[in-house]
Amino acid sequence: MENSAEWLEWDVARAREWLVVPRPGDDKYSRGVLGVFTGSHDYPGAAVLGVEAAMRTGVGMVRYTGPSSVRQLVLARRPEIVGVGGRVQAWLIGSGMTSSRRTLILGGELAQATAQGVPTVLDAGALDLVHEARGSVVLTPHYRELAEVLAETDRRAGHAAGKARAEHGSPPTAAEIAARPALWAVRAAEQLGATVLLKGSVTYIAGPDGARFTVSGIPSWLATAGTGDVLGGILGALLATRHSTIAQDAAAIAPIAATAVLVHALAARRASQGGPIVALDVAEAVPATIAAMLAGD
Ligand SMILES: NC(=O)C1=CN([C@@H]2O[C@H](COP(=O)(O)OP(=O)(O)OC[C@H]3O[C@@H](n4cnc5c(N)ncnc54)[C@H](OP(=O)(O)O)[C@@H]3O)[C@@H](O)[C@H]2O)[C@@H](O)CC1
Ligand SMILES: Nc1ncnc2c1ncn2[C@@H]1O[C@H](COP(=O)(O)OP(=O)(O)O)[C@@H](O)[C@H]1O
Repeated sequence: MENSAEWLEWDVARAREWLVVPRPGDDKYSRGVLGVFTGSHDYPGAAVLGVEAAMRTGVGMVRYTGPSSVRQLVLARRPEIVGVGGRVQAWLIGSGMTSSRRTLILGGELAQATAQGVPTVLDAGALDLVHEARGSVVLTPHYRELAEVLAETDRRAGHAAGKARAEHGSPPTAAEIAARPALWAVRAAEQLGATVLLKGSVTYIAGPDGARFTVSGIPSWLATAGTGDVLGGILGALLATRHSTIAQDAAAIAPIAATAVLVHALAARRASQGGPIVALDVAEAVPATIAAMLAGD
């Protein structure tokens, strides 16, 4: 690992401080509402998985405002969701979307969501919206996706007088990111001014403010379709429940992101018990995982 002294391995004791337990005075709004804009005609399942995971993480409400055909599937699995827009405390955007088709279908509505200034998770087909988003952003790329984001960033900035090229060199390939994930997570966070959660068997969380966290020991059974969509839901829910902390100090974003990765990894371990899992198993294991974390197990 690059500069391993700078990286703090996240653990249950630290994560527990970022989990919010509802109090007697709470209601669904005070607990936090997550807006979710995910899924597409081609990838509706990603929306179902992310919403399931968010609700299992313990958020006050999920407002799902993605494509209406996808909304029917999400509702069939989770009738608790609210399918109309309204105030939210955090956004999860982009899982199950592709940037090329996204603009045709959803451009205006997405722009509105990213402009609201609440903490926002940008995943998969919305990663490039980091250039337009207001407020605190967490990007959740895998290696290929980070290579694409950095290439797009380079195109934009490089055309503005070659400044980014001079400062950062040519954008990396996915193979180069895989070879040095710690380095590229940090560079991306600095270059994009966002928290970068770079997924992999070791997941790196780098904040633009210098935060550096790792989560290791993630079960490799997680290398199966849709588990990244589940992670997005967990993260979105934790951001919504911690919205007032983030409003006071945006540095809270990185530890919350690390907590989401740890919850995801521990839920995978609980669901797996050493055997294969599917993404929905991970989402379903989240409540017992959080209970065990709160109990100090
Ligand atoms: N249930 C759902 O709704 C799910 C929805 N999902 C959603 O899907 C969207 C796309 O996300 P992603 O990460 O899968 O795609 P992406 O980064 O474009 O990588 C494509 C690369 O993979 C490669 N490749 C393809 N097949 C290969 C093979 N057999 N063996 C080897 N390589 C293979 C391919 O290479 P090529 O075939 O071009 O050589 C290309 O390089 C995203 O929105 C996500 O949220 C997922 O979460 C899954 C569950
Ligand atoms: N070999 C592995 N070992 C442990 N965890 C992995 C491994 N490969 C992938 N993961 C984890 O699985 C998830 C996959 O996410 P992602 O690549 O976005 O897939 P998808 O788009 O299918 O949801 C991430 O949380 C990643 O950290």
